[in-house]
This record gives sequence, C-alpha cells and structure tokens, in this order.
Amino acid sequence: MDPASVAARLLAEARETNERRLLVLAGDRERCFSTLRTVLEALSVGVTDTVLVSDRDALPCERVDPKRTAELLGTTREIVVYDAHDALLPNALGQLSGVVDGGGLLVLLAPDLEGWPDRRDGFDGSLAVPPFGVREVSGRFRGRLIDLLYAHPGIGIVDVDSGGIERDGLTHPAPRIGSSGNRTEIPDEHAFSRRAYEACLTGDQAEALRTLESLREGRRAVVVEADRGRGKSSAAGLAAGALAAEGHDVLVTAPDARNVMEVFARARELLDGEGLADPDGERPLETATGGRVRFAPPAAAAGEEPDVLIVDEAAALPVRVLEGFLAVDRVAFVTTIHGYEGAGRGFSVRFRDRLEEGDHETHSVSMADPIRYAAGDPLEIWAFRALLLDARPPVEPLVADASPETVEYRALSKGDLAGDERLLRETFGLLVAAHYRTEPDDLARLLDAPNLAVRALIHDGHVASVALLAREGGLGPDTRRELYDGGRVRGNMIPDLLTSQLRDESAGETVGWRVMRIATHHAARSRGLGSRLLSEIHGELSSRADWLGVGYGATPELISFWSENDFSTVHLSTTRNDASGEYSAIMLAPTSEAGRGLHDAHADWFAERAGGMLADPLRDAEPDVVRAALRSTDAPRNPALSERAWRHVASAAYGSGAFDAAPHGFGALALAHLLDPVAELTDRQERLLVRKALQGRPWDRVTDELEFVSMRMCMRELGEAFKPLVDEYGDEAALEERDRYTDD
Ligand SMILES: CC(=O)SCCNC(=O)CCNC(=O)[C@H](O)C(C)(C)COP(=O)(O)OP(=O)(O)OC[C@H]1O[C@@H](n2cnc3c(N)ncnc32)[C@H](O)[C@@H]1OP(=O)(O)O
Ligand SMILES: Nc1ncnc2c1ncn2[C@@H]1O[C@H](COP(=O)(O)OP(=O)(O)OP(=O)(O)O)[C@@H](O)[C@H]1O
Repeated sequence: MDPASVAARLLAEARETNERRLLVLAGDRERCFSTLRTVLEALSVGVTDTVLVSDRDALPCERVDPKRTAELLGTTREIVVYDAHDALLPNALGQLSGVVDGGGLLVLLAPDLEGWPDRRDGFDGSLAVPPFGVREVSGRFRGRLIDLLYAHPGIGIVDVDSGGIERDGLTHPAPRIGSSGNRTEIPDEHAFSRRAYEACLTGDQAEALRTLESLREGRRAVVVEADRGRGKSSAAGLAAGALAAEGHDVLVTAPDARNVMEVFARARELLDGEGLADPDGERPLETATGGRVRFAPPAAAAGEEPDVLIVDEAAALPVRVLEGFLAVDRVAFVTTIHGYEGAGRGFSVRFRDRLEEGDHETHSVSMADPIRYAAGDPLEIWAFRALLLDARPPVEPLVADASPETVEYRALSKGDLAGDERLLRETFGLLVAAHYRTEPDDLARLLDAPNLAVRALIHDGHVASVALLAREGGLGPDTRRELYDGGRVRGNMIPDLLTSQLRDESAGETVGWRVMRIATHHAARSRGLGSRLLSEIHGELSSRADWLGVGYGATPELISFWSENDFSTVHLSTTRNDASGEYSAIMLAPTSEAGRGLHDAHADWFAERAGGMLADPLRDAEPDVVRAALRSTDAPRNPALSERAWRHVASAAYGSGAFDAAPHGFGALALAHLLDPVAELTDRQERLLVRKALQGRPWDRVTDELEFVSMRMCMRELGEAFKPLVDEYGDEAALEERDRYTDD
C-alpha cells in the first residue's frame, strides 16, 4: 500500500462511521510535504474543507499560524493538517483535534518518530526557564505521545523517508445495521413545544432541554455540564427560544459575544415558527407574546433583572461574577468540563458549593453524546488520553481513609510519572480538579520542564495530596539587572515581582521553590494532609533553598491555610486575577538566613505600603481577605501618630471627637492592630476598621454593608473599636485625652 491509499482508506472508514481518523506522516520535512500533496490529490476533499496549520505556505488552502489555532475553535474542517516539525505545541494539538469534523482526517506532520523525543524543538525552548537551558528540557511528553500513536486504533503511520507503512490504522468497523443517525426520543411529558424537542440532535440534548424546563418558574438554578461539542450551547438556545415563546425575558451572557452564536442561532430557528416578531432582524429576538432573548456581557448582565438568565461558558468566568448572577431567580449555568483546549474545573471547584448552599433549587444535567461525530470516536479517545484531558483524581474510596498517619511522602520524578500511567493520571487529575484551568501544555511542563518538581503524599499506592513546585531565583547579576530594568524573565514569578514591581534588584539572587499548586483529594481534606505535605517539603528543601513561596487568588480560608503553615504575606496584587476574580496574595516562608533577610525586608515594606494600597487600588478588596492578609504578615508596626492625631483619635473613641476631621490617625492605628492584633475586637469591628479607617468608604455604604441599624450606630461602633486600641498603643497625650472623658 502507498501513503495515498492508506489515507484514502482511513478517510473512507471515517466517513462510513462518522468518526475521525489520524494519519501521521513522519520523516524529513520536505518529504512530508511532498507526500502530503500526493495524499491530498488522491482524496476527494475540497480546499475549503482543508486547513493547514504551519508557518509555511505549503498548500493551496487556508493556512493558520500554529500559535493562532485558538481561532479555529468552534469551527470544523474535513481535513486538518498540523505541521509539528518546528514545534509540537500541545495546546494546538488539542485544539486541532476538536476542529476535525465527523468523517474527517487529522494529518500530523512530524520528524522521524524514533528521534523526535530527543530533538529539542521550539516548544522545548519555552520550557527552558532561566537559569536552565534548553538542553535540560526532556522529551518525555513526546515519547509518551508516540507510544500512544502506536497503541491506539484509528491511527495510520507512514515513514516518508523509507516509504514504509508502519500502521494502516484501519479499525474495520462492523457494518451498522439500521443506523438511525442521531434521532432523538421526545419525552412523553414536556412543557416546551414539540418543535423544540424535534430540533434536538441527540438524546442528551433533549434531556438537557427537559431539565432546562424547570426555569419556567420558581427560584431555580440549572447546571448543564458537558465536554466540548456536545451541543450544550444549542440546548441552551432551544430553551431560550422556548422560554421567550412563552413570554419570558431571557438574558444570555458569556465571556465573549462569539460564544453565544449557537445559542442565538437555535433560538432564532425555533422562534421563526413560533411568533418571532422580526425573523431577519438583529438581536434581540422578540416574540409576539412579549418574550425576548437578548445578550449582555457579564459586567452589564450583573445589573439586569431578566426573568431568566443563561450563562454560557460559565466556567470561564470568575467565581465572584457567577455569584453576582445568583441575584436572578432563574438562572442556567452552561459549562465545559473537558475541552480540547484543556480542562477547567473552576466551576465545580469553587462555585458549585456556593450554589448548593444558596436558596436556588438546583438541577444538574450532563451531556455525553458528541454532536459532530459518533460516540467512541478514536481521535477523541486518543487525544483525551495523550493530553490527559479527562484525567481524574483516584476514586474516592481509594483515599477516603487517608490521614497524616497512613500516608508516605514521595518525590515523584518526571521518570516516575512518565513510567507509571496510573500515577501520572492521578497526579495530573488531582492538579486539574483543584485548579481553575489546566491545559495540555501543563502536562508537557510536568513531564519535561527542568524547573518543576512534584511532591506527593501517597496512601496505599494512591495520590492523596500533591504539590507542584517551581524552582525560582538563583539569577546572575545580568539577569537581575534586566529584570530590574523592566525585562521579562520566564518562570520566575516571585523574583520578577519583588524585583520589577517592588524595586529590589537583589531579590533574584536567593533561590526559592514556589508552590505553583497544591491539592488534597476532596475526600481527604481538612485532616492535616496539606499541612503535612508542606512541612515535608520544607524539611526536604530547606537545605537547598532560601525560601518557599506561593502566589494565589486570596480567600480568607486559603490565607489561613498558608499562614498556619508558616507562610507570611509580603504582597497583595493591585488588580484582580482574571480567572479567579480575586486579589493574589504573595507569601514567603524563609528557610535560610538570606531567605529570612528577603522576607523581613519585604514584609516590612508591605506593612509600610499597605495603608496606601487599601486607600486606593485595594479599595474594594473584601474586608475578610484584608484582615487575613494583614494578620498573616510578619511585620509588627508601631503606629506613629503625632500628639495632635493621638488626641483626636482618643477623643473620637472616648468622647465627642469626630472621625471625619482627621481620618489618617485612625488608619495608622487600624493597620497596626490588623497586622498584629493586640486587642480583642469582634469580627464586625475589624471589618469596620478595614472599610472605614483603611478603605475610606462612605458612612452610608459601610452602615448598609455591615448591617448597622443606623449610621449613628455605625459611627458609635467605630469609636468602640478604637477604645482598646487607644488603651494599648496610646501615648501620654492619648491617655490624658482619654482620661478627661473617663475620670469622673
Ligand atoms: C498555590 C495554590 O495552589 S493555592 C490553591 C490551593 N489549592 C486549592 O484551593 C485546591 C482545593 N483545596 C485543597 O486541595 C485543600 O483544601 C488544600 C490544599 C488548600 C488544603 O489541604 P488540606 O489537606 O485540607 O489541608 P489541612 O488539612 O492541612 O488544612 C486545612 C485547613 O486549611 C484551611 N483551608 C484551606 N482551604 C480551605 C477551604 N477552601 N475551605 C475551608 N478551609 C480551608 C482551613 O483552615 C483548614 O482547616 P480546618 O479544616 O480545620 O478548617
Ligand atoms: N439541535 C441542534 N441543531 C442544529 N445544530 C446543532 C444542534 N446542536 C448542536 N448543533 C451543532 O453542533 C455543534 C456543537 O453545538 P454547540 O456549539 O451547541 O455545542 P457545545 O457543547 O456548546 O460545543 P462547544 O463547546 O464546542 O461550543 C455546533 O456547530 C452546532 O451548530
């Protein structure tokens, strides 16, 4: 057989089964392209159905740059050619496998497979984080990928140098008897119209629609979860149309207006037959019954009061934005679990619990049947496996009994992970499950990046808790100067921040390990495993490093976790994190004299800066985050108030003085207390210190937010909160002033 007939047979099988196939052309690049031309000539596929992803214009069809494959997401082609000679970009591979339509072919152009893992390519360059060089990057990710190319069905492999066919990739499927395509059953009972159900392409889509019917009344939330390409946006669109047909005002929101094209397309098609006022008009869609379907970006949607809100691609929105949507009585969250571009568990990690705790009656539905190709498609199975898009933590019973006494601390080397598929899946699965977004590139980093290390607690052979560490710092004077002058140095987040933003040119000299991610299996949390893992890491690495560090979206609970484990805050970011919507906290745990020096200098500097930051960029930071961050800073401060300022504070606390005439003294005192609490204040009093004395919010808003019955009570409570602080810190003048009111 020649390469063209291998390709023709693969394509014929793909068409017959509505599945996809993969063809690998491996060897010299020029020969790959010439073989490819012969192959494409032999296949009856139009140029408009073909796309070449390469930096070379080697085919007379559409070409997309390998770094821009995200643009193809959501579109389909019959043939997708990926030229991976210069660089195999794991993210691009994932995205492209999603672009191939049922009955189509993915063609991968690669160097000679045997030598491929040992070649350093363009992607490897990006893994060489200073001070490491590209030679220290390994090729395990590609090695594993190649093994799986040979192991999975539906993958043809041609050696273009020898002309040899290494695998024909044919699966020889049994003929399908009476295949009815994707016809769906219409449920016996349904509230939405029959037409809406007839528009569904799979049984899962009809079931999702049935679940979405609950949005017709009450205070309800529906969660629709599915992998990519299961037709969830379309299900949401059919529901939106059906609800609008009944007269409801349906607002659709998503991170990007492009996300909702399918929602509107389905709603429009449905309403066309059910009273769409202006079938050809632009959005919003309006029905004869007064219903409508309209779009608003998330920020604008938060202020709206529609009858029903549909949030598409909810997992891509920050949790605090999602929480804002719970003000609407009836709301649907439509989310992708495993996308070809990576898996995001943000929605289930952080938001689901809050949803369950709220007062919406919640219904969930998941969709498994793919729309664009048949279930059980070999390309999808291979891509999910090769890129670990569906990696999961160990099933619950395996680690349910894990405790600090039962677990063993282990350094999981890259070799350990690459050599033990189950260990790799559990480790990666746990990291994915605990994080907002994990991409195929992250798997390659885990296996090949020289600056990363994995430590875990193993219970009975299974991963119960895991940490991903990045070595940072140890930078030479030139690199440090470059950083100080505003240059970028990859993979050194903490040195970069301390040097460029916080203006410390020597910060990159020390060597540290940043905990990039830590996760304990959800079945074994709050038993001390996370703390045990950190203390083991501390014990192991302290002789080789100056500090351990971490940067993460700060919540009061997480700050307290890190603080309990001896990490202390040196910075709060001044902008919110795109993914989590939270301010990031940067914390350090010194492990050497030099590390202690770095920490102390930056903790002091943070304590000095904090007042100014809270008054301006951090004005909207949540009081409990501020309290936890300040409390976890190891830099006590003595409030330096002038005699006048002291008299002013003391008279406001104990007598008739007013806060507003000289707020700055109150701020300094509040900061000193929150950094190193000396008096027993209630939670509400501390929140008041943050909101009023530090963030300078207007009285009426503080009164409302902290639920005081009146502004007067709020003011009085602020005075009460300052009494013990005056007692504790006050100088002679302050105490004298106080005693004027108290000595009777
Ligand atoms: C760089 C980063 O990765 S930051 C992100 C950290 N990871 C995550 O958020 C993933 C999801 N969460 C987890 O996997 C775990 O909760 C971890 C890793 C944060 C903590 O692991 P655990 O094994 O539970 O830690 P451990 O038992 O030693 O300490 C638990 C304490 O941490 C604090 N804590 C941390 N996170 C939370 C949380 N989300 N909710 C409540 N308490 C929390 C609490 O003080 C808790 O003590 P408690 O149970 O007595 O209230
Ligand atoms: N009921 C339907 N009628 C017509 N086309 C549909 C229907 N359901 C899905 N499709 C088509 O199938 C493809 C995937 O559907 P949709 O975008 O709704 O899925 P999704 O799960 O949201 O996928 P993705 O996350 O990839 O956007 C789209 O091209 C869409 O046009």
